[in-house]
Amino acid sequence: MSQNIQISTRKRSRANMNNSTTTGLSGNTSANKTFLDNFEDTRTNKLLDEMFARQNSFLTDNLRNSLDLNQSDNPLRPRQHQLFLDNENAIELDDEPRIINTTINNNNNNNNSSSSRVDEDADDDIIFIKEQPIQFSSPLILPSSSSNNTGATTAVSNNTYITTPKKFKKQRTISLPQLPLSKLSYQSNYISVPDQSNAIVPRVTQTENELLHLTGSCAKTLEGNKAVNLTVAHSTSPFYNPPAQVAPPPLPPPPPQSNNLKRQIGSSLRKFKSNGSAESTSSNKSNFKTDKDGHYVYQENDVFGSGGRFIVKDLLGQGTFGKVLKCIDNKCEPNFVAVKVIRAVDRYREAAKTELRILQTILNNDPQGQFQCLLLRECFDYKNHICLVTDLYGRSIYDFMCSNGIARFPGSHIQAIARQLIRSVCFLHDLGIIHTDLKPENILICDETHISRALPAKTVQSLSKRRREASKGKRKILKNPEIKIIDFGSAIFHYEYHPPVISTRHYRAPEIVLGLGWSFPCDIWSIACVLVELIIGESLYPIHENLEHMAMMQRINGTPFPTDIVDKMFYKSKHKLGNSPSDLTSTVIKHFDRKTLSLQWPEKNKRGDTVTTEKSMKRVLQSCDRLDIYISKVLKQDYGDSLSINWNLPPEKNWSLINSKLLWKKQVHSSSSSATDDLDKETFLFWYWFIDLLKKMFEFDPTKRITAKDALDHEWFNLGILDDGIATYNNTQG
Ligand SMILES: Nc1ncnc2c1ncn2[C@@H]1O[C@H](COP(=O)(O)OP(=O)(O)OP(=O)(O)O)[C@@H](O)[C@H]1O
Repeated sequence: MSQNIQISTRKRSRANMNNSTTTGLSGNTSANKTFLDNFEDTRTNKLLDEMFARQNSFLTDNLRNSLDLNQSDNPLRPRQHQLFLDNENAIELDDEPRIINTTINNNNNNNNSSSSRVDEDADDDIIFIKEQPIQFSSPLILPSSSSNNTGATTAVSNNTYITTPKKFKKQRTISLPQLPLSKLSYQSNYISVPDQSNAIVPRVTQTENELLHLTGSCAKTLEGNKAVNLTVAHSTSPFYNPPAQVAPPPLPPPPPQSNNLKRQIGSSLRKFKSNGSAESTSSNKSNFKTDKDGHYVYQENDVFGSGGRFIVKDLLGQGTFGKVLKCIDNKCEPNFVAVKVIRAVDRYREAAKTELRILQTILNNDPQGQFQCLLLRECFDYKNHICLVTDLYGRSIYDFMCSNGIARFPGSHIQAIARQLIRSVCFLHDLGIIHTDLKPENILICDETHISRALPAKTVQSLSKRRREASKGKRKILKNPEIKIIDFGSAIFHYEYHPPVISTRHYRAPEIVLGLGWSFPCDIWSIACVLVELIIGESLYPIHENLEHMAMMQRINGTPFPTDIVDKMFYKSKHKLGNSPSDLTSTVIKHFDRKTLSLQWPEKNKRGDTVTTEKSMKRVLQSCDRLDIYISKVLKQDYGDSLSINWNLPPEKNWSLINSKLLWKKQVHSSSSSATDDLDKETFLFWYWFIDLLKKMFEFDPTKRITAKDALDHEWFNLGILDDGIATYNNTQG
């Protein structure tokens, strides 16, 4: 990746941007244009000007409100008289609001460790201030929100849920580019409570110019100044099928689509509830067969559904709950859909009803599919099989990785996928939904279009036979890493019965393994596992049993389990609190010392001999490492040996150590032709903050683990990277 980067000395200034007269952003950029040039076009400037104006007015209003709110008798008084920034910095409020136009020194070749110092004189970068709506605390709030003209949301209901402190987030323009998907914003000014509210509250959608400044500019160019066209992400469902009109169009004109569809699904649900087998009038020609386990027997060109509406074309997937089929829908355009045919077994039919309720809640709250969740288009009952009709997407991330010569994703794609996943889960959590089974298999790629690059023969030889054949010796890079989350079959509302064990083993959070009880934070742990998988190209926890899993968790976190949660585990088990996994004592509790509360690994028998197998020891001690060290090892393949990230060091300190190594290497190699590491501070910071976010997501104690909402505000999402993912984004040349 990094070999493709050339360093240019151009420096971006605001003045440059405003004087630019180049042509449209979305058009083809000429071969010798830089990122900077792309950014300097008239349309961009116009939109940026508008954005400045809007932000200025936002800021003015918000600051005014903020000051009002600071009156001591105001119940909505914010905590501090400050603008809150992401991390360490907080800007004191002036009386007069203003756009803060200041500089962050981002000179890549700057060896001075104080290079992130704010410098008033230079004009290299701008800090944007943007209003961040405050998330309400409880997902169970009735819809009585209103927006005032400052954009600040207030609501009064049984529970007052928004205190609207004027929280601002630092959003500076980035020196390295980001994919627009990495900047999708999240607005939580909606509410819908299942079974209590039928209202669909319109959600604020993101406009093009809100995303525009986030597409990035860069002081560098890709090799050969390859054109990079970062268009705006819309993130709506790409294959939106309007719901079919089952009956002839009624008069007067039908209500809006989403209401229409909701009613359709609602009535299907009622039917399931009433008799459990409300079979549609099916076509006599159907060959549709069910085996003894209640599974539909797949046959190409089978016809099913009312009036022979669906023609089966392919088997997309098979799970415990049934089969997912690619079908032609004779009543919709474009007419390919995915139909999940649930097993004709009462247990699975019941489970499907829970899935339906979850899907319906998602649909009610996101009818446009902006939040990366699978949208239910229709559902019906056919020969005792509940059928869920959804949009058709591409392969799962897991399948894509398996068929790729290099399974790892570029950093820009990891960031874009992370943003979408966390945002989507934030949306689900606000609705009170816990997914519980987030894993690469349940994340689908919207559009599989990609470019392929032949790998060097040496790399191809090192691949496993299966991967070599599947990849044909090529590395694939997606043009657009937009994703959708699927499989809500195990998802539950937070107030419902929680089974003791959830999640696929590799993505299972420690509180589930320790039988402590679980809630929203378990999804965050699973996402962290997925993100690490995207960068290392394989599962972080390739384990099958509890002891090795726990030993590996400690190894990866670099710390033992906190004693208070181990203590809690003993207490819960002693007092039989909650419903614990049936094997908790034999596979978990017995491995902890009751006095020291520490995990006894490697395992020893009564005589003191180690009984943990050599293979297991190797898996824990050799194959993995503390996460920052482990990821650094992988990154070294792209950036050279100097990239050692240490999450215990502050970023500046960490960078100055790396930088001295880089300088030393340069001196040593100055007379020879051998290559030195290709690493700059911004690239380092991108990975440093990525690892920092992971650390917070891998917090052992679920009550201290970062929430989805806070994760969206993490510093990493302000940083960009120049890599193959950026170069490939929407690249039509292939
Ligand atoms: N809308 C879709 N578009 C394309 N493929 C899909 C779609 N929905 C599901 N699939 C494919 O079908 C597979 C199984 O789907 P899903 O996970 O919903 O079923 P499941 O029975 O719950 O599976 P499991 O038991 O593994 O959890 C997915 O991994 C995916 O490959």
